[in-house]
Amino acid sequence: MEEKDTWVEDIAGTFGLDVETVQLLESYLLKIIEVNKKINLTRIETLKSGRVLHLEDSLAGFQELKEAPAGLYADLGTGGGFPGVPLALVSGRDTLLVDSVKKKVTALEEVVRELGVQDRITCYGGRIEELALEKKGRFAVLTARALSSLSSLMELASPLLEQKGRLICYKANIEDSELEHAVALKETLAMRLVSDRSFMLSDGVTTRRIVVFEKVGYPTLKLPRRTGMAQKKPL
Ligand SMILES: C[S@@+](CC[C@H](N)C(=O)[O-])C[C@H]1O[C@@H](n2cnc3c(N)ncnc32)[C@H](O)[C@@H]1O
Repeated sequence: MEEKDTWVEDIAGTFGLDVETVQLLESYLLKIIEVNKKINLTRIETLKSGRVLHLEDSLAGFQELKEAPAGLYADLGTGGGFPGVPLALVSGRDTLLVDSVKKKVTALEEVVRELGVQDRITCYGGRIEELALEKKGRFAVLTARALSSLSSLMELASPLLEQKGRLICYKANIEDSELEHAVALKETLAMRLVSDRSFMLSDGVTTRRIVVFEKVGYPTLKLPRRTGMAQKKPL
């Protein structure tokens, strides 16, 4: 007898969501897998792996998102909209998806429109450093998955965040030296470490670490530095 697929119900239970919301998340994933056949948005191509590595993984930071102050949310270097779209759908926050590759952003805009959530989820096709000049201090919370080292992420995030705003970093592995260096940049970037949590996804093999920083005070360095510097020449 074929095993019953209980993933939707299981995820709804784990994250305290209703089944309709998880079904909406899955529709998003299926649309991204479809678009991915034409535009390279993600290396994940099946529903099975996407459920774990995109949806579950994105939702893993929901707890940290809820602990951030109320207000605008942006996902930096969003690629195929992860973790930005799942977190936007479960939190109801007004969300901006940011990516420098315009054709990815155009494709995301189309999928968001098809889901009928374009009033709450909008897209920015440009670099994070450019956004920081346009929307300085406007965001309550930011996420970044698979984007850069912690110190680069803190540097990119600091000018975008309001006071007490939070940066939620999704990381696979972090060397001790990477975290120590990030913590040492507290005064320079006006970002302090708030939490650091490690866990495993339900596939039993993917380890994940979520590190959160908070904007406190004002950086001693003028930010943003010249476009590209935060990632090419990290502090
Ligand atoms: C490896 S992908 C990760 C995508 C997604 N966050 C995920 O985890 O599936 C990194 C994305 O960040 C974008 N990116 C890198 N640096 C950026 C910058 N400075 N400003 C805006 N987007 C950037 C790239 O275009 C790419 O789509």
